[in-house]
Amino acid sequence: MTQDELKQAVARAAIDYVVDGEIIGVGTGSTANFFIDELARIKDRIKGTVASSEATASRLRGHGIPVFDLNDVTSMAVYIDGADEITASGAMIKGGGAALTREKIVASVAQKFVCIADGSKLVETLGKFPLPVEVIPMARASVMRQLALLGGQPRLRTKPGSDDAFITDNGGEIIDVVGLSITDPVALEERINQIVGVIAVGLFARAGANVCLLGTSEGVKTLTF
Ligand SMILES: O=C(CO)[C@H](O)[C@H](O)COP(=O)(O)O
Repeated sequence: MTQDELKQAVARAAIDYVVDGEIIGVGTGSTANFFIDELARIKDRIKGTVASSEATASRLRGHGIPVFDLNDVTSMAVYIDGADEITASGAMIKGGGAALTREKIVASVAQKFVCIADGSKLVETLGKFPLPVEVIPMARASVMRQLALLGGQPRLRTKPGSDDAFITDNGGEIIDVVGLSITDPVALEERINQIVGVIAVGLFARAGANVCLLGTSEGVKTLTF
């Protein structure tokens, strides 16, 4: 099976976690896009969604699925999203698609986080995938110096084919930290959150996934944490 077929299989399996009549939090990225396309088939069963990025909101609306402002939502049954890396205990690196801050905010409101990922995302130790950190632009250099002290090599994410900084939906910039071997994800998440100028770090460890649907050639495996 191709990676896309594995992503599609977990996206389809995630429909079992959609709660009828409820608001569903929807993540960002290629796996989340497959999920949106599956959700479109059962859109009449749900009240609506909250999107973790402008790209996701636009794909949801394109399918005629209602998208609510998070400020107008008091409860969310489930948040469904992909990951760049996930461990056997449900800690994740996210933010390859630059939506980490809104993903963390929407996930924090949901009762359950269901991660959907192809099998290549399961790792023993987080950190091979560069860790994304969203920052206030004026703090870029000072945050990069602090991140270097933690042992990684911080690199400013740029727009494809340009030296200009990539700008997020929130007006922030992304620093990708290469070369970290993350043995204590909760401690590192807390440490990076303390750096002044950081908006959010793409470590989802203190509040990781509750369920992971992992696409493998033997079928979809369900890990619960
Ligand atoms: O965190 C994310 C976006 O900010 C994505 O969930 C992550 O990058 C995985 O993406 P994909 O499903 O395309 O592999």
